[in-house]
Amino acid sequence: MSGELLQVSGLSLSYGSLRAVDDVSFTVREGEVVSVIGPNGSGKTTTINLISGLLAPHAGRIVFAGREIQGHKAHRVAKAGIARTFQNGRVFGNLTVAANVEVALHATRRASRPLSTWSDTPVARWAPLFLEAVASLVGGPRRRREQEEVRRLVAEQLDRFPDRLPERAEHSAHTLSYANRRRTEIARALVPNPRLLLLDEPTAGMNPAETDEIMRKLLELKEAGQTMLLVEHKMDLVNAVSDRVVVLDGGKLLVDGAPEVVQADPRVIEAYLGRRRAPVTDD
Ligand SMILES: Nc1ncnc2c1ncn2[C@@H]1O[C@H](COP(=O)(O)OP(=O)(O)OP(=O)(O)O)[C@@H](O)[C@H]1O
Repeated sequence: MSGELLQVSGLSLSYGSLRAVDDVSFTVREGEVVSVIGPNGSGKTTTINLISGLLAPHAGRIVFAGREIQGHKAHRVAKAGIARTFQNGRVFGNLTVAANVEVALHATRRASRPLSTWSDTPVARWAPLFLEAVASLVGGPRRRREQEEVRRLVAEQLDRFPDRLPERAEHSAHTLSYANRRRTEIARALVPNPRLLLLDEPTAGMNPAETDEIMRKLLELKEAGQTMLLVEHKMDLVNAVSDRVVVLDGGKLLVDGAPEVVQADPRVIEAYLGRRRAPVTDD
């Protein structure tokens, strides 16, 4: 059996006195699809934000491919092989669809950004940008080869949504429908060939036909061996794609198990019915 790709242990983050994520531990094995579910405000997005480096935990460890990554900045986490999509479908409105996808490759391309490692050094930050701009004007066979490779990789991802994205490759992203923005985001997350894909409610705001399409894409990805951590509310989708389900409630891990086991667990039913949080009207 394949090993653990992601190990989250004792993960915690508070907003003031609110424990948004409270001592959460779980693992994701290579090739596995794990869903994180839970009532609104239970800490799902915060967990994804902690893993992807958007937030730094107050306590706990995140080990990815054998290395601790908790507290690393998002670009370092991306470089390590973790890609993500956002709950509200973030695209750069002024860039084309193709450019939106291409953006995700820049962290991994050496020839076009040979000095990118300097970008963390405040004084040296602008020098690489200037030199890279000069290099892009001068060109060179290595750079041309790399540009062709980038175009091929971007086209390959747009082709994942053959009736939707290829014909819109040169359209500005602000002209896209909501569902096409979300498709673009998925293409962008996949283009660097991540070892772990984090999806935050990929079908939020989508109609049943669009939800079905995304479900088929996720099943295709799973079939191809893509490891995924998925935050999702739609239980049909969760049951169809997940090997395991992690349930959060009030920032704490409630249950971790197979989808059918989790769904029948009385603690999960209770959390969703919200009985514990119902106002107490009598003693
Ligand atoms: N920036 C913030 N400042 C203060 N509180 C926050 C912030 N972000 C989230 N929270 C709170 O932290 C808790 C967990 O939020 P989170 O968004 O992780 O939950 P969620 O399970 O993803 O919810 P939903 O299903 O509604 O997306 C909630 O009580 C939320 O109100």
